Amino acid sequence: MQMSHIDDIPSTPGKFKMEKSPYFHRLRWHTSLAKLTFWPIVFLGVLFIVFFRSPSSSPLHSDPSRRSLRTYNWGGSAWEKRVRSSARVRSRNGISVLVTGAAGFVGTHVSAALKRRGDGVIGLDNFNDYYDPSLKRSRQALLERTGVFIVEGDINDSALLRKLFEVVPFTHVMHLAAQAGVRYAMENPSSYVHSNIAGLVNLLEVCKSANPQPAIVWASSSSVYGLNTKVPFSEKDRTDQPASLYAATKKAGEEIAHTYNHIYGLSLTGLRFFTVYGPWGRPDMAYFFFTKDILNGKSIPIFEAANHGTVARDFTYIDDIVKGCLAALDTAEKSTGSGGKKKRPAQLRVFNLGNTSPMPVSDLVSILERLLKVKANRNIMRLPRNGDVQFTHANISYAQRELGYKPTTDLQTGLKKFVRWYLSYYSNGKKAAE
Ligand SMILES: O=C(O)[C@H]1O[C@H](OP(=O)(O)OP(=O)(O)OC[C@H]2O[C@@H](n3ccc(=O)[nH]c3=O)[C@H](O)[C@@H]2O)[C@H](O)[C@@H](O)[C@@H]1O
Repeated sequence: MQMSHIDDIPSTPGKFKMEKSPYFHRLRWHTSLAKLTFWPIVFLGVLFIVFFRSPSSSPLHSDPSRRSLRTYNWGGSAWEKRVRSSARVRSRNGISVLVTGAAGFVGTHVSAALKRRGDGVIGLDNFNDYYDPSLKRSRQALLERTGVFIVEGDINDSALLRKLFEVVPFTHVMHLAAQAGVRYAMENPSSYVHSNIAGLVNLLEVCKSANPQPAIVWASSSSVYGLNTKVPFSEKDRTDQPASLYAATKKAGEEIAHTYNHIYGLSLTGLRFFTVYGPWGRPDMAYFFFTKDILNGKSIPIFEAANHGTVARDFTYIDDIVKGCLAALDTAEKSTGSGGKKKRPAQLRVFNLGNTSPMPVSDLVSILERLLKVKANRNIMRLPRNGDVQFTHANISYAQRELGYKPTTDLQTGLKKFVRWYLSYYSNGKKAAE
């Protein structure tokens, strides 16, 4: 079989075999080398222009493991002015908070709530395309109207983080930037390591060296309970059997938090969110794409466990989660280190933020059918082995005691608000749910 010239290139120089006289061979090698190097150089040039000159159009977006290659514009006096103004505390006893993942679902709601009560807020977000970035841009526009500036950048960028702490001595960090989604972890495992592990460590490194050190509240996940069968899930239960890489990275985050608390005196509070839903939500989540697919007459896959076992979630409404986040910030004690050294023990907490009322996924679909006035085309299928667990159920007594956390929104009420938002957001003519 004739081989193309590309196939002739030795994989390693040591494997290059001489067939004719050395002179003839060298000549051929030189001409083909010239040919072979020309196109790669052109290609690299084009790559450089596309990726580094116009990051917003970069196809690298679709490969989240390489998101760190994106460049973001930050810095300069106008930028610093915007950062300072957004971070200005406007109420007595207010706090100044760096919210990572501010263009995300929970991040947007928390940022808006903090700003409303007079706290200083700076958002940080890399606007990646894990899901429709235009939704993130709409959330950004919403926050801009309330006076919150979102800095575009990645939590893996230490220079940017250090700069932010140089401009604003943040009292608190609300760390919500993450690679979310349970099932996507099988498709793109490295994006979870990049954001949930490397990004977290990078952020904690900068926080531990900041002066003063901020108190940090961050998003863990109900998924850390994994294969735990003891219900309701209590913070004391075992969390060493994650069912997905996503859960494993969140669990790793909890252990990393322990280390930074132990060595550097960082005050750290992890919040285990239970399937948060509501207006401005995430399109990759079931309640969101079920709504879209029901409206489009598409069939929706509803998972069930073995022997027609019910799959259920402790769906928690966004406003309840926001209250829990703010209470966690308000009760966070100061970090105790300085100059990168711990002075005395610091606070380390983990709370469940759930609804304590698990609902079968099929009931969620029935509520959506009623609200949308459209019958769903149900495709009942066996829970795939891709990271999902059969049920979640939060014991929230610890959060109740320490944070005064008390969820008040049932699934019916919360979904009604979501559907109202969904219909108005996507019926504005220009947008279509992707
Ligand atoms: O609680 C959490 O910590 C997690 O909650 C959600 O994860 P999940 O509960 O899997 O949320 P969905 O993807 O919206 O799934 C909700 C339910 O619908 C079911 N489902 C999902 C997709 C589908 O096609 N069909 C289906 O029946 C799932 O099995 C699950 O029981 C979030 O996506 C995670 O980022 C978050 O960390």
